[in-house]
Amino acid sequence: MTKKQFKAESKRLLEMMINSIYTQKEIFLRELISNASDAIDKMYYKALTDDSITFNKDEYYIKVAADKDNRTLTITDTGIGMTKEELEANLGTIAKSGSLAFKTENESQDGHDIIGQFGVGFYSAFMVADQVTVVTRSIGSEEAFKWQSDGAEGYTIELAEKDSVGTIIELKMKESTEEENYDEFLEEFRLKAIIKKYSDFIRYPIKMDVVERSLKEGSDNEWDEYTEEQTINSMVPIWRKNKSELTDEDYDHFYQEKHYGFDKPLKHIHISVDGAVRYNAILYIPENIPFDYYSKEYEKGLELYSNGVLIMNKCADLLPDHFSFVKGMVDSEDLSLNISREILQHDRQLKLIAKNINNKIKSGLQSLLKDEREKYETFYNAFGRQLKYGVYTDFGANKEALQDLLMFYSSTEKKMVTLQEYVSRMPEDQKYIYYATGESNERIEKLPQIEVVTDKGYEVLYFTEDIDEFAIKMLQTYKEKEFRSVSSGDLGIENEESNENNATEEQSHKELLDKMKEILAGKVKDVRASKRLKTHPVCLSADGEVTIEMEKILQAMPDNQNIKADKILEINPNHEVFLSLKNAFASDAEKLSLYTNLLYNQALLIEGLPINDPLEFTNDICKVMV
Ligand SMILES: Nc1ncnc2c1ncn2[C@@H]1O[C@H](COP(=O)(O)OP(=O)(O)OP(=O)(O)O)[C@@H](O)[C@H]1O
Repeated sequence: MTKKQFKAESKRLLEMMINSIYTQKEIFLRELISNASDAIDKMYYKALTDDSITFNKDEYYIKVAADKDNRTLTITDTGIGMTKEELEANLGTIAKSGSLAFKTENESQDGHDIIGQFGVGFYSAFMVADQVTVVTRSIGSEEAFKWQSDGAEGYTIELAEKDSVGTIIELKMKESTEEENYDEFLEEFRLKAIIKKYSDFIRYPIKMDVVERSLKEGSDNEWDEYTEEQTINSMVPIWRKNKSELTDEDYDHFYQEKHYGFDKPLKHIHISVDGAVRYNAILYIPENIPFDYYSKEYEKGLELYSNGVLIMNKCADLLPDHFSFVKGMVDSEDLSLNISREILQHDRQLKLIAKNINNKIKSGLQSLLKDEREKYETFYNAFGRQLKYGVYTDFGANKEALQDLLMFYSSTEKKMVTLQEYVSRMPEDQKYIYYATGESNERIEKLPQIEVVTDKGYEVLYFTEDIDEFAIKMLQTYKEKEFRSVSSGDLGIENEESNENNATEEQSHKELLDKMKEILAGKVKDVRASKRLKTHPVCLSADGEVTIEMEKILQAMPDNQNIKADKILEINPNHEVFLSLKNAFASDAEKLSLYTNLLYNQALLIEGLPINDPLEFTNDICKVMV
């Protein structure tokens, strides 16, 4: 028996391979099982063209068996096997893939796509084993051969005994060290978990002898242990099944089984695409928000399978940020994998899939909104904020796509409404889409500024989340209607007559208002006679781009740059208080100053802004009382 040497480059490659290609040792099992599955697929192909071979599916399986005493793990398959030449070519030359060659010769048919392509997966066995022995007998051959290697030193090939066609791969597991535990790969539960994780949808049964317990006859606490051969993998992935075969329960069950969430999903989207890039996907809109969803710890992404084999647990590139709540998986035969199957080599196909998925999620949400409103509102309660972030970020690149998914509470409907619903109800004379901002619906309802709009019978949308106004500023318009805050200077409501009235009124009060402005120097940009106040004496509004609500949000940010709104104190000239102001202006400068400060602080309170000096404010109230 002669010992043959790996070629020098191969030796380096093997070392590199063992130590650096894979980040997780457990994938060796995925690689060996994929090889076994490829070997069975090749039998299937052969049977298509060779009448002497019948492919009886029941005879084809993969078996995984651990022997703790001898520290061996064996993977047996009833696939096509290898001749001596093939052993030499495929396992003696690193990066030579018999499978790739087979694939090129036999163009893929009816989805039986072979997994191997790089010719390195087999060697991942050396990450966990000191020695690997392959006993194999090829179809059509009477002889069997044994290939053996203890890693970088080379390999031997000799004649061997084997009754049936197929391959047995035996790994002599490494001894555990302080840093590395190899014993775990001999444990039944661990092997089952690895098979389930990566190879659950291999088309052939992956069997294991599993120890089960049953109650001894006539006893209620004594157990009999027995060994039973069980199939560990599910084989047919649910996503390859026909939608019409599947029930809602099947989809819910898959969601739970995959631990996508503890809730019951609100909706599933099952996609099968057979176009420029072929893929299957099952996506879910969850009902509940994950506890870490709005934190940095939350990782978005979909499970990514290549031809039924798990490649990535969370492929972030498949989901845009605004749909980061979506759970599920994608399986494609068309991905260009890199050598470790951990990252993708080219992302062209992935980009195509991601784009397609983005559209499907959007239309899925639209149909939920249209057909199952209550469910959509549950979804929106949990994840609506993310959609609004989506409108705002990337300079509004996605605003058109997302605007019809937005909802806000309506002053007239007393429930959440879409922008489309709002606009469809707008009376002809209404110029703008009105909104009001505040901490809660109850608080917004009481804002003095809102009165003039609601009195006119117009609907007002309530913005209670920080992001709302930013998102709307990014949208600018919806169906050519501009958004307008009820606090804005021009509400587009007053008729010309009242505008004229206001102008004369403004003029007649000019001296008083100027004086008040002087008293509030540095605090407000201007003091004006209000056009919008009806029953309330005072309110604050903002001039320019930064609104009062925005000021609050910007001030609360860690890198706050002290951006402030240009505040206008509006006084209701028809309120009794105005008369008191006029009288004070005429006779008592100190009183005017007292009243002006009081009104200013009241306006701050109404807006939910902090008062600079609460003590002075309460003292001022006392002064009025005594
Ligand atoms: N169980 C097996 N039965 C038959 N042939 C096998 C078996 N395992 C490996 N081979 C042969 O050895 C070759 C090399 O296997 P290896 O796992 O290194 O690479 P691969 O599967 O071709 O590609 P990849 O690196 O993408 O997994 C395979 O292409 C196949 O021809």
